[in-house]
This record gives sequence, C-alpha cells and structure tokens, in this order.
Amino acid sequence: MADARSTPESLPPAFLEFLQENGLDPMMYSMADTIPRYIRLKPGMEPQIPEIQSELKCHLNKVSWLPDFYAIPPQVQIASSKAYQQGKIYGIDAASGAAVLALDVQPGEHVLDLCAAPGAKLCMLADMLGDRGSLTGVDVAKHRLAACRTMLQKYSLGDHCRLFVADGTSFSILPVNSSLGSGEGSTCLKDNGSTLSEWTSKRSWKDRQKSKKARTAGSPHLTSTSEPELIYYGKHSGLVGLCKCDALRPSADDEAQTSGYDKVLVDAECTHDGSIKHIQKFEFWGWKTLDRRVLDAERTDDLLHLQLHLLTNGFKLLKTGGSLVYSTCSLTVAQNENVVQQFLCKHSSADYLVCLSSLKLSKFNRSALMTFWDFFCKHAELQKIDSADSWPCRSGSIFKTLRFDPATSQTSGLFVAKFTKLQI
Ligand SMILES: C[S@@+](CC[C@H](N)C(=O)[O-])C[C@H]1O[C@@H](n2cnc3c(N)ncnc32)[C@H](O)[C@@H]1O
Repeated sequence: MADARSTPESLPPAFLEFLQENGLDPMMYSMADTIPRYIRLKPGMEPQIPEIQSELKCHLNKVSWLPDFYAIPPQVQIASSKAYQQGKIYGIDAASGAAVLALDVQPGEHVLDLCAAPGAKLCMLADMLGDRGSLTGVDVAKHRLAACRTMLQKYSLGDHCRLFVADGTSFSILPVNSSLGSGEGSTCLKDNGSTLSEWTSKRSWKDRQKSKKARTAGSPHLTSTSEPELIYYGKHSGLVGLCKCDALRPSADDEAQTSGYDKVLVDAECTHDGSIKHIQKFEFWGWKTLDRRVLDAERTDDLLHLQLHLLTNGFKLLKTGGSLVYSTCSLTVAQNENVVQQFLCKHSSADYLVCLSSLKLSKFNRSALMTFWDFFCKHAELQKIDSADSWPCRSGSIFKTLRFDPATSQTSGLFVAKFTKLQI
C-alpha cells in the first residue's frame, strides 16, 4: 500500500467532487491507520487463539458486539499466515459481519445471497446455516464467483451451497427443496460440460472478451435474458429439480410466497465509497483507475436502477414471513435511503403518491416505479434489527435503517436495512 493515509488533498478531483456532491467528508480516508482490521475466526477454533496470536505477532481483540470477530492492528497482513492458509481465519470487516448477523440465519433455513462475490459474507452465512438448509450464491461476474467457490472449499463450507452466474435482477430459481418439486414451473439445469469441470479464477479469453464487450456497451451485467449458469454445487445442495419462478410474472410471486427463500441478502453493487480499503487500492494502483464512470453511474441513475431492481427481485424471491437485508458499502443517500424509500413507496397506497411526488426521480425511475406498483401491494415492512441495540452504529435517515462509518463505528462504511415480507 502506498501510504495508508489519503489526505483530502491527495484524493483525485473527480472523487472529491463525488464526495462533495453527496455531502461526504473526505477526512474519513485519512483514518485508515486508526481503524482496526477485522478477522473472523472459524467457530470451534477458539483454543487456537494463542497460536494464531503468536503467528500474527499481535493480540486478537475480541469484538464484544460481534461473535467470532477479532480486531487486529491495521498493518498486520494475514494472507501469508498459516492460520489463514489453513482456513482458520478470514478477513471481513465488522460492519459486513453486522449485515450478515442482521439476517438472523437459523440452521435449516434456505438462504439466498444475491450479490455474493467475492464471498466473505457468503462464508459467514454458510457457517451460520450449519449442516442443514441451503445457501444459494448468485453473482453476475463469473471470475468473481470463482473466488466464492475457492473460499467455500477452503473453509469446508460448500456442502449445502450452490453458486450461479446470473443477473440478480432476474434470477428466479427457488430453494432446493421447494414444495413445487420438479413438476410444472421447474427446470433442471444440466451439466453443460463446463459446470462440473475444474475452473479457476483465471478468466478465459472468451470471458474476458465478453466482459470487455459488456463494459464497452456500458453494461456491467448480463442481459436479463441470459440463463443462469450453475457453476458449483455442494454434495448436499440438492441440485436436481431446480424450481424456477418467473420473476417478472405477477403470479410467480405467489409461488415465492410459500416456496421462496427464508432469508435473502442483497449486498448490492455500489460505488464502494464507504470502504476505505477499496479506495486505498486505487491509490496503490494509481488514482487513474478510480474510474469516473463508476461514480457517474450514480449520476446517470444506472446504479440506482440496478440497486432498486436487485432489491425488488430479492424481495420477490422471499417467502412470506421471511427477512431480507439490503446493504451497500456506499455512504451516499442516493444508494441507500433513497433506494429504500423508492422500494417502500411501492408498498403502501397511502404513502405512494406522497412519496412519489416528494422524490426527485428521473423519468425512467418514475415509470419503473409505476410498473412495479402492480406487483407489490403493502407487503414489505422495514424491520427493527434487534441485535443492533449494542452495535456502534447510528440510525440512517429512515427509521430502523443503520449506518456504520469509520468515525462512529471504527469500521468501514456500511448501510443496512432489513425488510420482512408480510402476508397480504
Ligand atoms: C458489494 S459486492 C458484493 C460483496 C459480497 N457480498 C461479499 O461479501 O464478498 C457487489 C457484487 O455485485 C455483483 N453484481 C453487480 N451487478 C450484479 C447483478 N446484476 N446481478 C448479480 N450480481 C451483480 C458484482 O459482481 C459484485 O461482486
């Protein structure tokens, strides 16, 4: 890392402009050397703490509000340690751990992680699930999903998991033991030869060309017509009889009501401005790679549109009574509270028009809201995150939403909102 203290003067003008537009304080990027690094210890490894401490040459400070998390000094590198290589620890920010904990996953549940890669949250979800239930990870980027598979295997957490390369805005495959079985409305994905073959995080020439094409076309994700590609399944993930519900068909909503996932995590694509480590990487690579196009995606509504669609589809795949957590590592209001508000606007007829008129919406978002209105009637509700009472975070500007930031939480920035699906 070049220097772990990006001062406001050292940040590139395009990024400073983005921060200013969003009322964010550039000073937080100078806090990197005062915020600890966090690791998660695989449950059951507690007796090995003294050995891990002596190997990392630092004390593991238990994070009192987050089980299995430890804070270590920010300069300690874990990648070359045996504890890391042998799958006893992995790096994950405490705020990310909180987003996963907010889902309150219970053994035996069916869980969907709609933007799963590179997979730290997926691993924690798999750990919470234990040896019952199922975990489905989805990501649009195949090479990033490769990292998920590597992590699941390294930490021996893959038995109940399956991974799909798919667009989370249209993904429609229900949990494995869905009551729909393999009858009408279900689909059985076949091994196309590449599914079961070993593949690595190295991307093929064809893949690279595909993403290059997508980037040139200004679209970081697959077209909604692309079929999901199953690229990993654990031996207890129940591959056969995959049930699909047509995510865009209103009646499919009924299928998901009873056969959907118990818990859904939508850790949406965002500008990553709340992640100090992410921003530092650009400093290391040279600021030029901090592409203004990524930041501009917020301005042009592309990203906000993607976030709203990911949240909407995740909610569609949720079972009645289930919970969904929406999180981003951006600190902007546009990618967090505004997305939540737009989403909620679709659920209460009383609030709907008031909301719609109060929001500064582009023509596109306004018509998208009108389209979705038919599909959702009063069955989403923001839920209080009970365990958060002891968390070092603050409330977002919408009641029951939470915000972590370096100054308040000694963590990276993260926004968390939890919804429940009510019976209608
Ligand atoms: C913030 S990262 C997720 C981090 C991940 N949850 C973790 O803990 O490691 C956002 C992810 O969303 C993925 N993504 C972007 N657009 C998507 C889409 N349309 N459908 C599914 N995933 C998408 C990106 O490839 C990226 O891996």
